[in-house]
Parts: sequence; structure tokens; C-alpha cells
Amino acid sequence: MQKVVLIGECMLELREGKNGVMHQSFAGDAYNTAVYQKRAFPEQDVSFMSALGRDVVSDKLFKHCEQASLNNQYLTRKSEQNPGVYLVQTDEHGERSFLYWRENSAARQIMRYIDNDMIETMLDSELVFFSGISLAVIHSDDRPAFWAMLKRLKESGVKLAFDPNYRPRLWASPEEAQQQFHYAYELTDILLPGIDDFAQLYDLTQLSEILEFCQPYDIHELVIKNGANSVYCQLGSNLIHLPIAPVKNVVDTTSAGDSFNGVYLGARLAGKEIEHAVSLASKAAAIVIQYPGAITPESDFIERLNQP
Ligand SMILES: Nc1ncnc2c1ncn2[C@@H]1O[C@H](COP(=O)(O)OP(=O)(O)O)[C@@H](O)[C@H]1O
Ligand SMILES: O=C(O)C(=O)C[C@H](O)[C@H](O)COP(=O)(O)O
Repeated sequence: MQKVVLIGECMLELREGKNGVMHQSFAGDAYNTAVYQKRAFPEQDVSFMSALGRDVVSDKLFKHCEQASLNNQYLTRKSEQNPGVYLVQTDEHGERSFLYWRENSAARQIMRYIDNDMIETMLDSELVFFSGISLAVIHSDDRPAFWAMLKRLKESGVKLAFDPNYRPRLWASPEEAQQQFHYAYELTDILLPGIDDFAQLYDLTQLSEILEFCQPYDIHELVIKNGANSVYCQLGSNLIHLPIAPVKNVVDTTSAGDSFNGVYLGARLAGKEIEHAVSLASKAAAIVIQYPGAITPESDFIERLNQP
């Protein structure tokens, strides 16, 4: 069974429904990515790695991961803190924005609960995924341990996938994010940015500028998402442009990038060609943005993904 570990934070997701009623769910980019990868490729062993507390919300989140058939081997429940919370709001075009209460979340302590024995058990993974959000939430004192862990994994032949998912509010300064992302690019095999990440953090808006920026790094597979417009993939010296069929009725774009990533990574691990992987990943993201919240109802998602 091909093993994948996705590292990050999952929060209680709040979303306002009719009459001001708040719907609650669970979401966070690495978790969303794991859920969609597992849904699309149930034969893969998909773990969500994070830190939870001993509170009632942590219990529910743990059960959610079980219900999603994720492997909880790397989900520790030792923190005195509880999970963070975020509120999703959507504008008239379905474009999402977030409000967070996550400064003291359990997930920020993740590195305290990862020891060498645990890292040893990760060495047989095919792939480990992390994001700019994973980096932002790890305590700065713990970052050296995080980078040491990733280097150890890479040296053992584990492939590393990274989505910058730049969230300015999670960083003390853009320079801090740039420095951490530089370390990430140095180790990344598969880079999955959105065009916005480069525009916001480096003021790079043109594809050629982004390709030039990435050129010095040894990135094997570069997949650049550009919303409803297109996806660009660079594999070695081969650049592919793949168009997207835009969805007319966008309800909530939360998790468009995450569902894309999960299905893309699953498809590539399953041996699919890049074109096929992008096409399935775009189909998944197009389904997800027609539902509110990050995680769509499972049966609808699987049924629609499998429709020809
Ligand atoms: N309006 C849309 N119609 C169809 N697909 C979309 C639309 N918006 C996003 N997608 C799909 O979701 C993927 C990720 O979207 P994007 O907005 O670039 O990511 P993020 O959520 O990270 O900002 C795109 O590559 C595309 O496949
Ligand atoms: O801020 C965080 O930690 C989150 O992960 C919240 C959201 O669930 C994702 O950010 C959605 O990500 P997109 O796929 O880019 O829409």
C-alpha cells in the first residue's frame, strides 16, 4: 500500500447558514488535501499528521479523521491546548475569506510530539506533503527540528510535496515567509502553488517570471494553479498548459486548491500521467466549489468524480 503523510493543522470550521445558524465542520489545508486524496484513491494509505488536545473538539476531530478513513497513526492527542477555529465567509461570487482564532492551537505544538522513533516509521512513505500554512503555524523555535525531519525523510528517498498557500496574516512579515519558503523550495520535489501565492509574496504575476523564480531550485514537478483559467505544469524541461472548464455556479471556493492537490498527488502516486492527474484534480476542485465549506458530502463527491 502506498503511504502518504500530510502535515498540518485542522480547525473547527464555522460557516453561517440561513437565519444566522452556524454550521460546524472541520477543515485545514493539509487535512482537506488528505480527505480528498483518500476519497479519490481509497487504496492509498493516507495519514494526517497533527497535534490534538484532550478536549471534546479534539475528540470529534479525531473521529472525523477516522470516518474519512485516514490513518491516525501520526495524530497525537497529548496537548493541553485545543484545536483552532476559523470562520469562512463568501462574497457574491463564492470567493472565500477567513477569520481565524488559532494563535494557541494544539497543532502549533506538533513538533513537540514527533520523536525519532516516529520519524523512523515515516521513512517508508512514498510522499510527505506540507504547506505554507503548516510552516506558519509551527512555533518558530521548533522550525529547526521540522527542517531536520524533512531532510532526514528526503535523504531516505521520501518525495516531498509543498503548496505555499501564502496567508499573510499567519506570518510576522513577508520576509519571514520568504525565508521559510526558500527552505521549502530547496527540498521540494513537487511544488503546487497558486499564481496568487507568487503575486502576493514576490509581486510576480507572469508565468515566465514564476518559472524563472523556480528555476534555481531542483523542483522535479511544478504545477501552477490559476483558478478558473488554466493549470501550467513543468516536468523537467517540458511545459504543459491545460485549460480549465469554468464552473458557472460557484458557491464557495474554499478548498479548491486543496482538493486539486489531494486528487493530483493521489493520481500521480497511482502512476497516472500529468495530463490525466490534472484533469481528475480539476474535476474534483470543480465539484468542491459547488458546495459550501471545505469538505463536500462524500457520496456526492465520489459519484460526481466517477461520472464520465
Ligand atoms: N471557477 C472555477 N471553475 C472551475 N474550476 C475552478 C474554478 N476556480 C477554481 N477551480 C479549480 O480549482 C483549482 C484551484 O483553484 P485556485 O483558485 O487556483 O486555488 P486556491 O484555492 O489555492 O486559491 C484550479 O486549478 C481549478 O482546477
Ligand atoms: O487557513 C487555513 O489553515 C486553512 O487551511 C483554511 C482552509 O480550509 C484552506 O486554507 C482552504 O484552502 P484553499 O484550497 O486555498 O481554498
